[in-house]
Amino acid sequence: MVRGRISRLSVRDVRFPTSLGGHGADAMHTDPDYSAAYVVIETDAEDGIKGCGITFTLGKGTEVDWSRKGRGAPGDSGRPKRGVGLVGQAGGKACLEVTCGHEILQKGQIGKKEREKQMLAQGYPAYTTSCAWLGYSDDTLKQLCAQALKDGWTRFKVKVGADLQDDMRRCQIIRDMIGPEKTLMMDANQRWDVPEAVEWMSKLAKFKPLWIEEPTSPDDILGHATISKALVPLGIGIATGEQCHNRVIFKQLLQAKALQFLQIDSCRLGSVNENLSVLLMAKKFEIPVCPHAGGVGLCELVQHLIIFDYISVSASLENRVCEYVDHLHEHFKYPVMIQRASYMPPKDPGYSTEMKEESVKKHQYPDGEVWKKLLPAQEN
Ligand SMILES: C[C@H](O)[C@@H](O)[C@@H](O)[C@H](O)C(=O)O
Ligand SMILES: [Mg+2]
Repeated sequence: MVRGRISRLSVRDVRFPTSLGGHGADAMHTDPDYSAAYVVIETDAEDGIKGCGITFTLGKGTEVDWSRKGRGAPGDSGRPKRGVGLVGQAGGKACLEVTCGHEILQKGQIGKKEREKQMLAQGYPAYTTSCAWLGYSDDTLKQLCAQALKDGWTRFKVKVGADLQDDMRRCQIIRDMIGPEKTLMMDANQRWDVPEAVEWMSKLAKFKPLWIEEPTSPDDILGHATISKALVPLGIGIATGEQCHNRVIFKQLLQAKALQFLQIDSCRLGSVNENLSVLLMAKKFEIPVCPHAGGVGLCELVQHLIIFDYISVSASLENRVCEYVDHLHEHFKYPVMIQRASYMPPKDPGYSTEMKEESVKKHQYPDGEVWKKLLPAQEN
């Protein structure tokens, strides 16, 4: 049903100076400024319906530069995190998801009402990455971890991969604080090559991580398979996906038995449809989906996908958990709601992408209030 015509389209470069506090820093991206290309499509429809879209980048990535694709050097934080979410669809024929999709969705009808009720009452389980960015001191790590425990978090992710001694010390701190039972995940953000990943993780195995995330280049599907073969016997799964930009890559990772936890990213996979294909494939291969989130708005978006996955596709919470990062939610009109370390289902219509106009104005790059103050200071 046509309700109106597009009357206006705006694209804005919105950046948050997160690097100033070391937020978001990992072994490859040492000073990210969480940013987004923010697109609003307005219509002349009577009800004023409009569409908002965000593409997450690490700052300079919002200046799309096609000549700088591929794997950057450590510290090359400004690059787009590989590809642009809005340019999402891979060409070619749909994969196996089309044929098996109907069957999976039909099976998903069984018990759907109960799962919906359960989600509304309990929410979808989450883990926190907010305590242990590489940019944080040990004191900050301890303080944030103590607070997270108080707030009821039971699953924690720690950044690793730059320096083994640092990793040993930080993992010891966090394991001591959370105790042996709570869940610890590790994330190397692509830092290692294949043998290095196996060696390094053999040393960190004593901290009992559930998974090592992005142990090597996200393009190295067979490398992931090798790492997975070596680490699964140590009780460590491989998690990856935040840099995978289409369903074909996920299909190959699944076929090669290269991962034990599949991490969709709502922006990277550019479009809800592409995400849905991957959810269906993961179900077919019986691999749990544990979405990547954080950045600007990724939590807001991906909560819709993962709750749908539970209610209509996977019907399971076993080994499943969605990432949560506690930054920048205040800039959204419909921010996520976390209760008892779980995502409570969003009730507002839409995909929770709309940002507050006031925040966009302030953080627009380079002429927003925030950057006008910061840029001269940085130039000196
Ligand atoms: C640069 C970013 O903060 C990443 O470190 C972050 O997305 C991370 O890989 C994650 O899994 O949360
Ligand atoms: Mg990660």
